[in-house]
Amino acid sequence: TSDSACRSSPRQIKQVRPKPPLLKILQAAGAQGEIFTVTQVMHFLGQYITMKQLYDPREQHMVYCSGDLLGELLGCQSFSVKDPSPLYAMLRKNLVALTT
Ligand SMILES: C[C@@H](c1ccc(Cl)cc1)n1cnc(-c2ccccc2)c1-c1c(C(=O)NCCN2CCN(C3CCCCC3)CC2)[nH]c2cc(Cl)ccc12
Repeated sequence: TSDSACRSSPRQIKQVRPKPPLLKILQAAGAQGEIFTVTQVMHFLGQYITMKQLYDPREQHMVYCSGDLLGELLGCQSFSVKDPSPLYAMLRKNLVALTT
């Protein structure tokens, strides 16, 4: 084992501040606070879809979000988790990157 641990400065994990409508969705899924990592945002969005049963029980990769705030944010009635492009477009518009 190397005796001198190299002390490089800890990598700053990218944090983001969701805009109000997205924050409302994350908080509905149990998120606390206002600053998250993108991984946490994805986790809470998954929780939100699951608890509101927006996915199709027969085809679980399909998410039907028309009539839900999520659908308004995404600007679509449904999407497949296999093609998350509408999701990334929504995140780009609704997440503010924290540079500090
Ligand atoms: C790989 C990952 C993913 C992650 C990001 C992307 Cl851009 C695509 C895909 N993923 C794969 N299926 C899902 C999924 C499917 C149906 C219902 C809920 C989630 C997810 C999503 C997760 C998640 O954090 N996934 C962890 C474990 N999931 C497995 C699926 N589980 C559900 C499957 C249907 C039955 C209920 C449980 C929930 C836990 N977060 C998401 C947020 C959104 Cl906006 C859309 C989809 C997901």
